[in-house]
Amino acid sequence: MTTPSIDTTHIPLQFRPLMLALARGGATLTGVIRRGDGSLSAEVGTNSDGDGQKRLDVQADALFRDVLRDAGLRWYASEEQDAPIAMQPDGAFALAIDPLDGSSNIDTNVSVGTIFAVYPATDQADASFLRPARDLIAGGYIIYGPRCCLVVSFGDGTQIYTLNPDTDCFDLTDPRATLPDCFFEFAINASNYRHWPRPIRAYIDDCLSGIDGPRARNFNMRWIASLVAEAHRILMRGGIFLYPADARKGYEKGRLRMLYECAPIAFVIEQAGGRATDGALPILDALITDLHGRTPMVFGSAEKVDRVAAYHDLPDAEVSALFGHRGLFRA
Ligand SMILES: O=P(O)(O)OC[C@H]1O[C@](O)(COP(=O)(O)O)[C@@H](O)[C@@H]1O
Ligand SMILES: [Mg+2]
Ligand SMILES: [Mg+2]
Repeated sequence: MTTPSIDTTHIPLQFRPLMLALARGGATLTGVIRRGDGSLSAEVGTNSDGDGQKRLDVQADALFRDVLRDAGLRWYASEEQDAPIAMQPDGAFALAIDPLDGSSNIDTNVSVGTIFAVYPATDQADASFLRPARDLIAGGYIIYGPRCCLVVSFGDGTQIYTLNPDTDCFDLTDPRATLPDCFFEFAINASNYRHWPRPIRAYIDDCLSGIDGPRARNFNMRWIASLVAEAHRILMRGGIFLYPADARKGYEKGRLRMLYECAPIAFVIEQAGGRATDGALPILDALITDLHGRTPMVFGSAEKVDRVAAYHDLPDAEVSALFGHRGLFRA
C-alpha cells in the first residue's frame, strides 16, 4: 500500500509537513467513509458543546490527532475536545479542527468533510486561538464526496487538490480557484423561517418571489446540512449560504462554530474572491472569544453577501414592507 501524499510544489515550505499529514488523514478518512461500516453513525457520547458525538466524529478526531503528531503543531483544538491539547513543545502552529463536519449525513451517503484553521502558535494555548481570523496563516477543508478534494489557502489565493485513487496522491487541480459571481442559488435551512430576524426573512422573501419580485429573477435553493459541501458547491459555481442567528433557544448566535467552521471557510472563500460576514460585518475581523463560540454566517459571491448586509441597514418599515414596496432592491 502507498502512503497518501500531496503535490507540494505550490505549498510554502514551512507548511509541507503539516499538509502531508492532513493529506494522509484525509485519504485515510475517505477510505473509512467509503467502506461505510454500519456503525459509523452510532451515538457514542456528547461533546463540550452538548452536541451528540457519532462514532465517526470521535474516530476522525483520533485519526487527525495521530497523523498530526509530528507535523509541527504546538496546539491542537478540536470540536470534539473541551480544551486545546499540547502537541510538540517546539511546534510553530496552533491548529483548530472540525474533524467531521456534517455528521448528520453519515448514514445517508451525502458528502461530509473536515475543516481546519492554522494560527501561529504562542506559549499560551487559548491565546493562540482566541484572536481575529484575519491572523490565520492557513485554512481550508477536505470534502469526502464522489471525489475527495482538499481546498486550502495560505493567504495568497485558494488552491484545490483532488485525490487520485490510483496513486493516493492529492494532485493540484486548481492553483487559484475563483468564486463565480453569476449563479442565483441560495442555501438556508428554510424550516427555521419563522425564527429568523426580519432582514433575513426579507432577503429570502425577495429571492422566493422570483421574477415577480424586486430581484426580477428566479432563484434556485439548496440545503445539504453539511457546511463543507455547501462551501464547495459555492466555491465551484457561486451562490450564497446563510446560517443566521434565530429566536430558538441556543441559536442566539446561529449554529456554526467560529473557530473551526466559520473562520477557515471565510478564509478560503475570501481568498477565492468571495465574501463572508455575520450578516453585516466580516467574519475575519471578529474577535474569537471562546473556543467553541458560535456566530451567524453568510458567505458566497461578494455582491450577494453585500446585499444581505444592506437589508440589515434598511429602515424597519422598509424591511417589513411587502416585496412590492421594497423598491431599493430592484435588480
Ligand atoms: O441541522 P441544521 O441546523 O440545518 O445544521 C446544519 C449545519 O450543522 C453542521 O452540520 C454542523 O457541523 P457538525 O456535523 O460538525 O456538528 C453544519 O455542517 C451544517 O451547516
Ligand atoms: Mg461542523
Ligand atoms: Mg463536526
